[in-house]
Amino acid sequence: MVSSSLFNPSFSTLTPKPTNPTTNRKNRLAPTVITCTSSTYDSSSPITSTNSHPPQQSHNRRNAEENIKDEARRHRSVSGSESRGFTARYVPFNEGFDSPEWYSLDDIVYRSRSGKLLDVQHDMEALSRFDGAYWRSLFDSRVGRTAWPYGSGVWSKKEWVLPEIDADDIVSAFEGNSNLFWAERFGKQYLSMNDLWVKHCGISHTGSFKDLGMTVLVSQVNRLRKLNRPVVGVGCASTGDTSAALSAYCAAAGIPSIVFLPANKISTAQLVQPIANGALVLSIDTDFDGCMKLIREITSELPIYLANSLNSLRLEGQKTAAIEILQQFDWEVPDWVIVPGGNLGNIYAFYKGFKMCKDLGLVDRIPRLVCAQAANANPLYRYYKSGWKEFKAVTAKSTFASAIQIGDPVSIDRAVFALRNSEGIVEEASEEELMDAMAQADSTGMFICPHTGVALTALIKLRRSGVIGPTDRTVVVSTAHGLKFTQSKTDYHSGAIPGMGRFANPPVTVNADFGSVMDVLKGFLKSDRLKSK
Ligand SMILES: Cc1ncc(COP(=O)(O)O)c(C=O)c1O
Ligand SMILES: N[C@@H](CCOP(=O)(O)O)C(=O)O
Repeated sequence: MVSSSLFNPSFSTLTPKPTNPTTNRKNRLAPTVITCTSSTYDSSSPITSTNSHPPQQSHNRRNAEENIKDEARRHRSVSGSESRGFTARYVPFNEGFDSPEWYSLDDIVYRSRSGKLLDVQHDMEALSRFDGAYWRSLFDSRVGRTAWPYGSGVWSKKEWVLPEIDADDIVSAFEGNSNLFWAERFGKQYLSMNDLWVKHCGISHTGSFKDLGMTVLVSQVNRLRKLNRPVVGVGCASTGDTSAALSAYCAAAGIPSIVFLPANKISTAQLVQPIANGALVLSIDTDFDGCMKLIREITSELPIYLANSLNSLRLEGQKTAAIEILQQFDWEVPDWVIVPGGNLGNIYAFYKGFKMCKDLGLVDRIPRLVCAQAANANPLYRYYKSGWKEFKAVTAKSTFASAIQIGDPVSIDRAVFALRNSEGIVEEASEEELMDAMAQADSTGMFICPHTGVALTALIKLRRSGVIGPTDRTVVVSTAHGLKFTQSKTDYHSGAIPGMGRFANPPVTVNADFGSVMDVLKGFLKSDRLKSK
């Protein structure tokens, strides 16, 4: 007989609800000592006991036939329902959980009655029955495990994401838990910074942060289909990453996917991802904004579920990257977080994750946010520069940061809200600046995408102007894997891009004989490249 205590929280030491969470590295308080003893429990039981158990292994399969989903189901049958009063619903953007207009997450709805964006709002009263220390401990206890579904960085925060979904319906590749990389050399050499970090959201299942949102959206679709809701497939417009994530998660769940791609505007690596995953791929002779308009029209006519971030479900998954950053800093709050922006869902998702942690007492402040855009696709930057007076969509021009070549972002209102409430800043990067920043970062051991080059350019500018200080703890969000963008990197280093290549490192072609190789190496040994930096 399995004891239900294994799957419910128990604490070896209990401290009162903390008034000052440990959030400021420069003025750190003594940590609250609360030790969780199980990694797999749900959050259903209040903190009531001080009895202590030895740490439990998450895996205790009953027999060889039992898989991790079976095991999790067995645990749930002992510990009871997972949601225990936690609930979430759609409300019009910028309205609270108690808004008179609201929709169940099982409804198929993307806009409010008046055409506004929607937002997923959680019952914060129910969540705040548990204090910040409880949530920190719960989330920490799930990291690095493989218990279904908590092995995922997204689902390890299930109560804050989709509290009511049955774990059996979840479609997950154990996404999230991405590396927070200390950019020691880049920070020191180029910026005189000692506390610069890169959150590698692109080192993930399909190579971008979109996995974080897509696991949530496709899981909910899986549930809707089981509830016999009219969803024959899932569709998106994409600049290459949303389509990759959508097609992979749908393929894993056996759900048809349809992707609208702007013809000749995404990298080969991104194009081949949905093809390989069996999506219906439409290559359309327009730009991303044209594809977005079409998919919105199509999804209002056909029983195809919309997977772009206009659908606020996506942002529930993406917000967990913010929670993860705090967790990786042992719940200390960084000073700055810099995010490249295109359709502008992600900057709001980061704000939402940080804000929830503050509102539920896990930390006592939120970082300042910076949104970075390519100058060739900069409607948010222009809006910001106008003092938020006038928003005008633009026709986005071609940019090496092709995944953010977006002129009419659907989440413009969400982005403005996030920036205004976080003392935020918007910066832009020219094509040369973003490619140089990418090359500089790569030369210090990273292999980033051009969009991360945009974010690094913003950092370089804010550092030069003194807005960001040398000891400010700063996180740059890297949004996609550099391997998706080898063509632009190759072109940069081989000098194929006119007027560019300050940091190019072209390969040396050399004859296959000892003398020729020696000549090259002697030149290299005398060169400046060997001077230590
Ligand atoms: C690699 C990459 N970086 C950044 C972004 C911008 O994210 P958002 O559209 O949420 O602003 C996108 C997609 O738009 C992307 O694919
Ligand atoms: N960069 C995105 C553009 C669409 O963004 P979404 O978050 O609204 O899906 C992509 O990769 O397609």
